[in-house]
Amino acid sequence: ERRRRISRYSISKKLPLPPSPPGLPFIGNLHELGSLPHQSLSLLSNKHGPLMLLHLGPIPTVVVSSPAVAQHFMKNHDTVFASRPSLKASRALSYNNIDVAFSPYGDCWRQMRKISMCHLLSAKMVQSFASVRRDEVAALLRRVSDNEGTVLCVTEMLNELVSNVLCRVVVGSAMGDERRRLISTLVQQNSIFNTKVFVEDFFPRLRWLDWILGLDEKLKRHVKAWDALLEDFIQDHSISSNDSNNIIHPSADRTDFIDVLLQLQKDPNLDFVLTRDHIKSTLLDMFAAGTDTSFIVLDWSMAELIRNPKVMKKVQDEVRAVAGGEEMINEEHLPKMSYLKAVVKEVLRLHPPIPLLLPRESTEECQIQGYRIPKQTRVIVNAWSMGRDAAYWEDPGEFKPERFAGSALDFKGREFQFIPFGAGRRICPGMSFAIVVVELALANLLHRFDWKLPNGMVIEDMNMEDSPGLVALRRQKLELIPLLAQNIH
Ligand code: HEM
Repeated sequence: ERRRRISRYSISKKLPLPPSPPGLPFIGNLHELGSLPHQSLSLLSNKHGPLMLLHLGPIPTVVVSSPAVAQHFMKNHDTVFASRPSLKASRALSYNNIDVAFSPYGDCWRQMRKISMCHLLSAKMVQSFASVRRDEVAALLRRVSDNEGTVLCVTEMLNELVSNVLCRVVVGSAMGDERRRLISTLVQQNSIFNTKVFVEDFFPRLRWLDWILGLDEKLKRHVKAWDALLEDFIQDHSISSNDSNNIIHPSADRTDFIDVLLQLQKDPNLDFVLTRDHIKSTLLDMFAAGTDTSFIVLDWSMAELIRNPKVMKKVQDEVRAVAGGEEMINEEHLPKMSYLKAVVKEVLRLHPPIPLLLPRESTEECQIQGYRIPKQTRVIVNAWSMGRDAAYWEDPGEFKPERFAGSALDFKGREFQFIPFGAGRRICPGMSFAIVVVELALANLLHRFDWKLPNGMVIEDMNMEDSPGLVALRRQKLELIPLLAQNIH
């Protein structure tokens, strides 16, 4: 066994490392990331290839930019690359990496992933929240109706919809505007913190610089605000569920995530200790991973449809035909809306909400396409770039949902040119949860209303650039005028 290990080691040592762009002393290639790393890295990989090695400070980081290479990392050698690096912001926000999204590959992750998949985001749970989605979409439609003919900030409205759904699913009840806004702000700040360059992540011995720059204090305050909020939720919840006088509990006919986690904590069959911190880290993950991502898909969908009036007409025709004069689209209508589904896929291809997915890290040395990938190499997969790869997509920059018509191509992690939810062991467990909210909301907004740009604005004025951060929201807020569709009363 020892001989075998030694010989494997010596063979791999002879292999070259992947090609690297030249770096600067000390900071290596850090300066190449820019404010929109998915775009800068895409340009860099055009020069250095789909498997390139960067040095972010002293940290070796492999950047994967083609579906063929991604398949090696996320399928053939998935176990080697199923871990996550421990970064300062995510560590602080995940109660020291004990959540699902940021924990290293190992027993803790396995347990937390099982809880998420089997108890929180299972098909049965997603189905059980159908009435929450229906109520919240109905409330959204009422709000739009009330503002018919006036300029409406669609971005804010969609953000509100998704965070209302998430709040009710996680906490079990609707939330006051102030709290909901606080959650939205915290979620948005998470995205910024998760891509902020902390000196400690690259030069641990210079961690005092983060303190001097005031970054430590900001992060501490942010984490404290989350913790206070989550503690409140858990405490309110324990009180209200023990209070027999509390007859009108909004979740009386459903269990919400806090319920499930508090029940599991007491379950004698659970083979590990589910602490308060595990619960808080899971709740934080659900808010953070669930809100921004789904609402970003809705926001880009509305923006692309406005820019592409023929697609808008076609999808409205489909939605209205399937609805058959009914006032509201329900979830049973959705399987019949194949063009709407193609629109959502096309949005996910061009605008994956997490364009670089979540970073991975290798737990062993590995050989890929003749290159040596050392242990503890960080891995960034550029899903944004792969969704626009001309070798896989015809007219990759064009918004053409037809490319998905009659095609089995899906986002479930099997076809590597299209992996907005990632792939392999760490694929997003919230995929079905997200898709049904997106499809239901979009179908209803298109069914009930026609949408126009505010007076004086033309399609060419729309800024289709991304904003910086872990998630890529459209830089410009979307403002539109809703008009009640003619045949709806
Ligand atoms: C359109 C919406 C969404 C998109 C595009 C998305 C995308 C992603 C991506 C790219 C990853 C990383 C996958 C990887 O490393 O291969 C991820 C992980 C994750 N997502 Fe989502 N997500 C969405 C919605 C949601 C929702 C609604 C939830 C829960 C309510 C959720 C919960 C998670 C969790 C817990 C992880 C971590 C999984 C792990 O590390 O094992 N996501 N998501």
